[in-house]
Amino acid sequence: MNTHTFGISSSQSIINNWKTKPVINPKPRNQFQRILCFSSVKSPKLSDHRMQGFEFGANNRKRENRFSSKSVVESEGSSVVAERDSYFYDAIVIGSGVGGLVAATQLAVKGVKVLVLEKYVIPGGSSGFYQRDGFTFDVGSSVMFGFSDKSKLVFQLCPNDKGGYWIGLWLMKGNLNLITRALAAVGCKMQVIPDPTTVHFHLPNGLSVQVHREYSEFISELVGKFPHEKEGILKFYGVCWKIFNALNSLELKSLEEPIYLFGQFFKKPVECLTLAYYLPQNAGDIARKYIKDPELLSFIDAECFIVSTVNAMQTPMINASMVLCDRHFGGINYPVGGVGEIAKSLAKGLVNQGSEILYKANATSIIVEDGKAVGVKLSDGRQFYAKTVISNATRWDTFGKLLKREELPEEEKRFQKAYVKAPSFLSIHMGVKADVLPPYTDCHHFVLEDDWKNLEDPYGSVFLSIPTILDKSLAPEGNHILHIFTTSSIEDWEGLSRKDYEAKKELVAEKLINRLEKKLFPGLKSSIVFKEVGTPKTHRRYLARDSGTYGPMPRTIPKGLLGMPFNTTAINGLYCVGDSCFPGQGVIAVAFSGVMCAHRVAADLGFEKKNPVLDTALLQLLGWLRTLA
Ligand SMILES: NC(=O)c1ccc[n+]([C@@H]2O[C@H](COP(=O)([O-])OP(=O)(O)OC[C@H]3O[C@@H](n4cnc5c(N)ncnc54)[C@H](O)[C@@H]3O)[C@@H](O)[C@H]2O)c1
Ligand SMILES: CC(C)=CCC/C(C)=C/C=C/C(C)=C/C=C/C(C)=C/C=C/C=C(C)/C=C/C=C(C)/C=C/C=C(\C)CCC=C(C)C
Repeated sequence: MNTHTFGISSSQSIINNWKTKPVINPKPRNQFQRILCFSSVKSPKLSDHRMQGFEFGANNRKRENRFSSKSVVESEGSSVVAERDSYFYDAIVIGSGVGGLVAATQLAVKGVKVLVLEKYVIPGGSSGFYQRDGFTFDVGSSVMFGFSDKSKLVFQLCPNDKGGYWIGLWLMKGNLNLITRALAAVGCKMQVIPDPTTVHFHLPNGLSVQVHREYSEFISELVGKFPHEKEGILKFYGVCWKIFNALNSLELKSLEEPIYLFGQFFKKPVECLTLAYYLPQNAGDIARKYIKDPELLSFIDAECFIVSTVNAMQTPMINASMVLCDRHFGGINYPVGGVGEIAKSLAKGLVNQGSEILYKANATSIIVEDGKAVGVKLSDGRQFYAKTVISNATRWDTFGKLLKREELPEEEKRFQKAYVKAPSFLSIHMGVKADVLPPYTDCHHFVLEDDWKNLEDPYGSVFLSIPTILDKSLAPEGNHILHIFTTSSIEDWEGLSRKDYEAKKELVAEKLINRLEKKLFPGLKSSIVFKEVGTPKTHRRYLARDSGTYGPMPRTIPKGLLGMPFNTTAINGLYCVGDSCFPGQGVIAVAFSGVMCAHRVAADLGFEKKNPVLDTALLQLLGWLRTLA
């Protein structure tokens, strides 16, 4: 085997080798062979690795993790010549959602040897795709933040402390285009299509608001609907810009790594103090400082709900600012070929960096020895070992299923006390005849027809994405894709017979389609050429997310982002990445979580600077801060 060929094929060929030339009851003579014996042998101990020359730390950065061995494996009564490559990784990532892939690629470019284990047949998780009858459907959201590639001259009216304004004008390059950056890190650049309107809101009392790409156009439209609240609107969105600009100016790395964090405070004290000030605050409180009109406050709730599945009072101000400004700063950009292309490119980039991804690899447990995570066991019995394990599964899946422990660590108990699983989605992927859409239809819509009270209720509001407005190549000629989704809980779909389940899917889908037919597209029903309905059970099954959840949702009013856990966990060597880590749900949010996780793991592996004394102090401080949330 060519030792320079990595990737799915190389991993799979090893596994196939084992299938075709089984070693009977192997008694490995040395550690390298033990690692090879995937399932039936005891896992390696750290002390053993050291004895074999596996030194951890900066001095060992360039050493090869892959060992070729031609050796005689002796077993009772038989000896078999085994020519195999032995593997031992720096990091194993469970799951190839954007969170997992960004963590993996960021590590790989630092020279870390990574293995990604993905349960499904393609990468991406919620940001994956599937194809049917010539249509390419995005599994989840089609609204991509953090996907721009340009500097911008920013001109803003900002409120000052004395109730007046100051005018800001500056050229910003920005660090928040995290998806673009993650791709660039592994040498990928994708063609994107700018979306002129982030979302078109269709709200109670006939309130219709288009969120234009240009900030000034959006503000004029909103002020046009609420002229008496002009000042409040400018002040609220002005605070959002203040936070966004602070975020955008920082180099974004792990907030759990003290050398970086203190360095940022030293270089950008005002920006860091701004972020520290807003970290425990929520968007609803800030909005109420400046805005009094209840309908406008409900609009701000809807603005937050579409990205956090909760109202503004429960949405951290930093997260709200991030999305409410990035859509005007870098703008929303759609990748040519569909959202799935992002994960495909990252996975390809990962392999090009010499790391690996293995599909149909369903992790069933994280192997812990002497209190340290040392490997992962798959449902087919294979075992893989590494110095660190990163879980891109949700924290509920990681601590409830992958770790076979009776007692939840205190930190996780606190997390589960503060956050509950957000509901899942009922989603309809449809192909329709193109002529059912009126000219100039926007790509994304949010519909809540009658009563603001229904905003957060299951099936209350409807999300609609029509990605073919931007990229026609996703559907056969003369057709469009409609992705309709609404919040729905798993409890609603359990305990039904197959027949009742199918009937309920049809019924719920029909109601949603009727609503859109009435509100937006007359004749919608008769224009359908393809329809597939997914429930929370579908999300659970294909995305391996407990209850099909969309991510964590605060149980009560949170202290902004203060209570969100970062990437380290109570288990030595185990890290989490994805939407149940800081800063939460969203593709760009999980990309940031991936960047943070990779930085912390790289420091722990000796690929980045680290100071153990400061580490302990900062991790304790952050743990204590979370107890205040
Ligand atoms: N309908 C939607 O719009 C929708 C739904 C859900 C999530 N999302 C978005 O995606 C974000 C989540 O991204 P993420 O990176 O955190 O996670 P993700 O759910 O996208 O990816 C996790 C990946 O891990 C894999 N996985 C999970 N358990 C595994 C196991 N035991 N063994 C092997 N593989 C396993 C899954 O197959 C999946 O590919 C959310 O915050 C949200 O914004 C969107
Ligand atoms: C550490 C301490 C304590 C302190 C210090 C201070 C500081 C320095 C701080 C800092 C901080 C930071 C850096 C932070 C960061 C953050 C971030 C980046 C965030 C982000 C976020 C994001 C988000 C949230 C996003 C989201 C999104 C989403 C979810 C989306 C979605 C979408 C959808 C669903 C679609 C819709 C559709 C329709 C309408 C159709």
